[in-house]
Amino acid sequence: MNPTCLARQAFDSEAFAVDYYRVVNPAPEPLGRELDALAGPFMADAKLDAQDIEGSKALQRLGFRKVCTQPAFVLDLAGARGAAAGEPQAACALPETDLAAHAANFPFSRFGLDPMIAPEERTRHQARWIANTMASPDVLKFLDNGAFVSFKIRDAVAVIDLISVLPAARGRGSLLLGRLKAWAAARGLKRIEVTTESENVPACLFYQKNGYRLERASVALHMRK
Ligand SMILES: CC(=O)SCCNC(=O)CCNC(=O)[C@H](O)C(C)(C)COP(=O)(O)OP(=O)(O)OC[C@H]1O[C@@H](n2cnc3c(N)ncnc32)[C@H](O)[C@@H]1OP(=O)(O)O
Ligand SMILES: Cc1cn([C@H]2C[C@H](O)[C@@H](COP(=O)(O)OP(=O)(O)O[C@H]3O[C@H](C)[C@H](N)[C@H](O)[C@H]3O)O2)c(=O)[nH]c1=O
Repeated sequence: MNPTCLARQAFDSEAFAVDYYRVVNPAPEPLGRELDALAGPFMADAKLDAQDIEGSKALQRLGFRKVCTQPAFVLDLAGARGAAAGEPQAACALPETDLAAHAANFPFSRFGLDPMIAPEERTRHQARWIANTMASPDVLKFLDNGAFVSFKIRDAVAVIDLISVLPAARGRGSLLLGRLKAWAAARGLKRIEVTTESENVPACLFYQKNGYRLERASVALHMRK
C-alpha cells in the first residue's frame, strides 16, 4: 500500500530507534487502514487544531492518545525598536555536559508528558534535537552561560525552535528574548512565534511576562504499538 495519511519521519525514527510516522491526512477510514497495515513496532503522532474536538475524538477511537495541548504565542514587532543586539551564531556545538543538562531540561515536552516514552528515550531524542539545532547553519542561536534560544526565519517571522535556561542561570531567558527581539526588530521582521505545552505553566508565564500573547493552540496525539 502507498501510504497517503502517514508520512515516515526520518529524524524521529532514528532518534527513537523505531519507525515513527506523522499523520498528514486524518481521514479516519483510510488512516485506520494504513495503521492496520503497519507491521512491527511503530510510533505515530498527529497534530490537530485544539478546537477540532470531533477530529480529536475520531483519532482517539483509532487508538491515538491525547498527550497535551500546545499553545502558540506571538510577539508583534510593529513599532518595536531595533538595537545593536549582537549577531546570532549559525553552526556551533555545545560541550557534552551542557548538551546533557539541556536535554534533561525539557520534562514538559510532549515526549516528556507521554507515559509510553521512557525518560532515557526522551532525553536521547532531545539531545539529538539540540545537537542538530546547534550544528545547523539554518537555525540561528543566541547563547549565554547555561542558556540558549534557537530560531529560524520564515517569511519575515522569527520562529523559536527551542529555549533552555539551566536552573543556575535563571533570569537569562528574558535576556535572550530581549536580544532576539532587538535583533529581529532591527532586521525589520514582523513578529516572533513560539510553541510550548499548556502543562508548561512556567514557560507560558515566561512568554506572557515578555509581552507575547496567546494566538492559537493545537492538540498533540500519540500512538505506540
Ligand atoms: C520553544 C520551547 O522550547 S518551549 C519550552 C521552554 N523551555 C523549557 O521548558 C525548558 C525548561 N525551562 C527553562 O529553560 C526556563 O524556565 C524558561 C526558558 C521557561 C524561562 O527562563 P528563565 O530565565 O528561568 O526565566 P526568567 O527568570 O527570565 O523569568 C521570567 C518570568 O518567567 C516566569 N517563570 C520563569 N520560571 C518560572 C518558574 N519556575 N515558575 C513560574 N514562573 C516562572 C515568571 O513569570 C518570571 O517572572 P518573575 O521572575 O517576575 O516571576
Ligand atoms: C521544529 C523542529 C523539530 N525537529 C524535530 C524534533 C521533533 O521530534 C520533530 C517534530 O517536531 P514538531 O512536531 O514541530 O515539534 P514538537 O511538538 O515536538 O515541539 C514544539 O513544541 C516545542 C516545545 C518546541 N517549542 C518546538 O519548537 C515546537 O515545534 O521534528 C527538529 O529536529 N528541528 C526543529 O527545528
